[in-house]
Amino acid sequence: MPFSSSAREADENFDYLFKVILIGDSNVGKTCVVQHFKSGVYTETQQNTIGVDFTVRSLEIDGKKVKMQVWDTAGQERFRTITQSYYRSAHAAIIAYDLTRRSTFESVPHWIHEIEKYGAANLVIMLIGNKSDMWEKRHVLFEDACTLAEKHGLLAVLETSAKESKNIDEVFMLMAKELIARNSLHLYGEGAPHGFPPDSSPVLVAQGPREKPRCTC
Ligand SMILES: Nc1nc2c(ncn2[C@@H]2O[C@H](COP(=O)(O)OP(=O)(O)OP(=O)(O)O)[C@@H](O)[C@H]2O)c(=O)[nH]1
Repeated sequence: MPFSSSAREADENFDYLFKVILIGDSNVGKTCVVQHFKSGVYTETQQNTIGVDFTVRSLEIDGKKVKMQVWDTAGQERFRTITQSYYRSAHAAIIAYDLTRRSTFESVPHWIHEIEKYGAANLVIMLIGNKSDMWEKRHVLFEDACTLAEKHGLLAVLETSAKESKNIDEVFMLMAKELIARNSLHLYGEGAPHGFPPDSSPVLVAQGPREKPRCTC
């Protein structure tokens, strides 16, 4: 699937536009993560998402303006048909689980299967374990998440907390950098003027502080 780049939408200029779908079981904190990404604010009480919500935020990466369109999907089963229809045009998917509820982690293979079934073949997938502020109620080891991510060839795993502002921007920055790298290589192959040199590394992953666990697969 070709990515949109050097595109123009309304009166806003940007170098890249990436569509990212956020999926996972109900109540894992998807909406809080997206809201925090958008506004830097955490709101305790959230209604369950109905269908799909849409959020946009622009990032500045290496002098390029990167527009991230994030589709926050409903985790509830009854909205599955609606949410599935959004997979096809996404460039990337973030699967969220709640690290205090094991069942939400056990659902991750199901969500990967959904992506394989309904998404584009080259979708970039990242895993996030949300609610890391509730570490004393943890029911999913970070190592288990890394093993799962490695098994399925996911880009990375990050533990996040929308409540305590942990790793939220990092998730989207990491994803954006990966998408830029892949997109640039793709464009270079087509002779686009601002593609990276062919020998540049496609994945840029800086190691974060110890209290913000992440693994890259
Ligand atoms: N402790 C803690 N609670 C969180 C965090 N993120 C979300 N929550 C809480 O978890 C509950 C569910 O959050 P939502 O963001 O609505 O969950 P969701 O995954 O979007 O749920 P659906 O819309 O049903 O798919 C809410 O009560 C939030 O306040 C977090 O990082 N830490």
